[in-house]
Amino acid sequence: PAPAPRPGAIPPPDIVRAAYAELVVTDPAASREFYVDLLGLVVTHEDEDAVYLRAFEEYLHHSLVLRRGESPALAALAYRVRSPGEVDAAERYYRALGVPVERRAAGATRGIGPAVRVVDPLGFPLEFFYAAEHVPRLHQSYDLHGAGAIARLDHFNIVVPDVARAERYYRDLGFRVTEDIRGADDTLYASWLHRKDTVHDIALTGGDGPRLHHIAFSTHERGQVLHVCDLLGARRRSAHIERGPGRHGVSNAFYVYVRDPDLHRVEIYTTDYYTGDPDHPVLSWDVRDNQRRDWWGNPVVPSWYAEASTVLDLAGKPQPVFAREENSEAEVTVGADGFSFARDASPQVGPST
Ligand SMILES: O=S(=O)(O)c1ccc(O)c(O)c1
Ligand SMILES: [Fe+2]
Repeated sequence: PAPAPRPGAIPPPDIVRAAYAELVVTDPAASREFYVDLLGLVVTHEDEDAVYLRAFEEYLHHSLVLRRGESPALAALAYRVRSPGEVDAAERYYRALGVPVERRAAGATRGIGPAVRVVDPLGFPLEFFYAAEHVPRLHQSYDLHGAGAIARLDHFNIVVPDVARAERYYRDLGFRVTEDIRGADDTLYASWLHRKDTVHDIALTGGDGPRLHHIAFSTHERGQVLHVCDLLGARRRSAHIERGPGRHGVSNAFYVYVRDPDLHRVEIYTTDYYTGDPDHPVLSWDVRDNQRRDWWGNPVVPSWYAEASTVLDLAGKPQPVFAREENSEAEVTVGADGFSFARDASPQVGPST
């Protein structure tokens, strides 16, 4: 048999962006009510198995699939690649990594063309696709936009025990680091990496994993994030709000986190910044800086560090979760970041490339 190719000998697929997530939900009607009636996503298609939802700017079939199942879990995080040939490149790349790889025919997921699904080396179910059914882009259907006006899916955030290892894996996939959180002992607590020209398509949160921390949708304005909060209040559904609204330190985005009926975490996020130049400098934060996760110094609620969704393998079986061995961020910062560590005026910028 031919010798296994050296790691790095097989080029990674050319990933364009984080495109959609497939979540398993236990009560599709309750989930539909949350994502459509409360958050304002648009139904592209629904049947007895699944609901296919999209944000207003999305012209591919969906940004989110809610599939009925026994217990809540992540079934897939899907990345769009640049051409049909890059789906084959994904297959070659992951077969060379020796992980489970499954070719999927067009239509295996409604609206999605030929695809490859893998369980990646971090234990996450990923999909790579190019072809997808085009549906009307509703970016100017202001008559349909709730004031929440969720424009597009922006990023995935995953919980991994070893952030440095996960960062190496994503950099090998062609992602570039934009920001990270480090300790004085150089422990890496979190990292943000991108393919599209914003702060991230994927974020790595140190903790017991593999687990899904959140999926994030973006709006165009802060007011739309605030409207989501006001609407939840008006419907007496404020219990869905977990953290925020607020302004992030990392990414500079304005945000709120909500929990869906299965406790999957969703972030509504807006106004991060452009990251497209080749010499984009990494911005590194000190884990003791209590403005890193909220620019106003508001504490991070403990559930935000502790809770996350189970992820499945390609057969739909929950993946085993491994404990993080390095320091936990929630323990390193006093309580819920309540102490007054004050960073000097200029942010701590990492070495420019
Ligand atoms: O809380 S952080 O400021 O670190 C943060 C930054 C960007 C995100 O998308 C996020 O979920 C969390
Ligand atoms: Fe996020």
